[in-house]
Amino acid sequence: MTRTPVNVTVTGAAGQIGYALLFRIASGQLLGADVPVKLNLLEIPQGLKAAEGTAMELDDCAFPLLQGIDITDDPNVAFDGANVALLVGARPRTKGMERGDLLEANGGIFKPQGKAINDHAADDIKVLVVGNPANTNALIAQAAAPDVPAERFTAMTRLDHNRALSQLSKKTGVPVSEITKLTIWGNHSATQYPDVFHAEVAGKNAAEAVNDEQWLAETFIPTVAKRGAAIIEARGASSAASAANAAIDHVFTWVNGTPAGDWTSAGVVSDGSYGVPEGLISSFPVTAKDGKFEIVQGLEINEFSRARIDASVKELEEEREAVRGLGLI
Ligand SMILES: NC(=O)c1ccc[n+]([C@@H]2O[C@H](COP(=O)([O-])OP(=O)(O)OC[C@H]3O[C@@H](n4cnc5c(N)ncnc54)[C@H](O)[C@@H]3O)[C@@H](O)[C@H]2O)c1
Ligand SMILES: O=C(O)C[C@H](O)C(=O)O
Repeated sequence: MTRTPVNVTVTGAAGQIGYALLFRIASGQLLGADVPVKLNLLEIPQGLKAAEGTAMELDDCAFPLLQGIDITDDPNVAFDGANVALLVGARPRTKGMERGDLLEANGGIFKPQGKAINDHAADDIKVLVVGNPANTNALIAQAAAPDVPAERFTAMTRLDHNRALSQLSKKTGVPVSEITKLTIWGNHSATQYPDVFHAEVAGKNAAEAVNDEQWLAETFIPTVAKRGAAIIEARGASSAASAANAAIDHVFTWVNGTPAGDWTSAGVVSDGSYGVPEGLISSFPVTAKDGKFEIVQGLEINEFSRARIDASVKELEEEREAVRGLGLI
């Protein structure tokens, strides 16, 4: 193989999402079946041994596209020459921790990682933040990387998008492959707003096809928004394979584009569209073309949607104020 490999950096490589993610990257599902990859794994010192074990297993798969694996606990090394960075490692909320404590602990992770990306990554770096609180962690990393175009920092709401697709498919009996133009707005949190008003189910408007506003308000929206907590309750651990799958979908779409006539959802830097304050990293309907996400413009936002988008955006503004107060941005 002569093509230069794409450098993919994964943080939190020894965690449960890392374990579900790395084999899929190495097999070609992140970037394409003909794109060689080199993996750079970042862990904290306590995670290095487990990351080495995962690297041994990756070796044992003899993936034809995998051109090397480096493991380090130094962000400056991990992001050196990175073309794609998946920021998965984060500080989980533990008992007695307030939101401010969580933001502060994660600031200690995402600020130096943003700076390392700024100083060492390749010019075409694309960053996806998975670690929670994903939108605000992405904002912290982005603010620490003033030399990197802000739009290269994104936060993952594709898992929420996929969850919404699946719930709508179950309700309507139409396969997910025939559902388009669904949107997740706002924060990757319980305030997120899954919007079906512009979605199409087998070519018909989804809200009309469902024709049940009570189901939308009382079942669909809370089921999607609280799915993460429901998985934790059922599994005793947070979503891992589905989160890894969504990360693969997010980057594959970013690099390879959205299909004609459809869009997806991603947390991207707001340009002020739909009244979302500029600079916030908020989920929007987005298309991807030539390696760039673009916010879908001109959608009519009804009252039902407006209130819910505003509530989630308000939460993002509060998180931004909190990290500003902590000197993280
Ligand atoms: N955006 C989403 O849709 C979504 C979905 C699922 C999970 N998540 C979040 O993803 C994150 C990871 O989940 P997980 O289940 O893999 O957690 P995990 O605890 O299994 O793994 C996290 C890993 O990150 C490592 N880590 C911690 N700090 C690090 C640092 N500074 N640098 C490098 N590595 C570091 C830890 O050692 C650990 O191995 C969590 O914050 C979780 O809430 C987000
Ligand atoms: O909800 C969580 O805490 C985990 C994750 O963000 C998820 O959506 O599954």
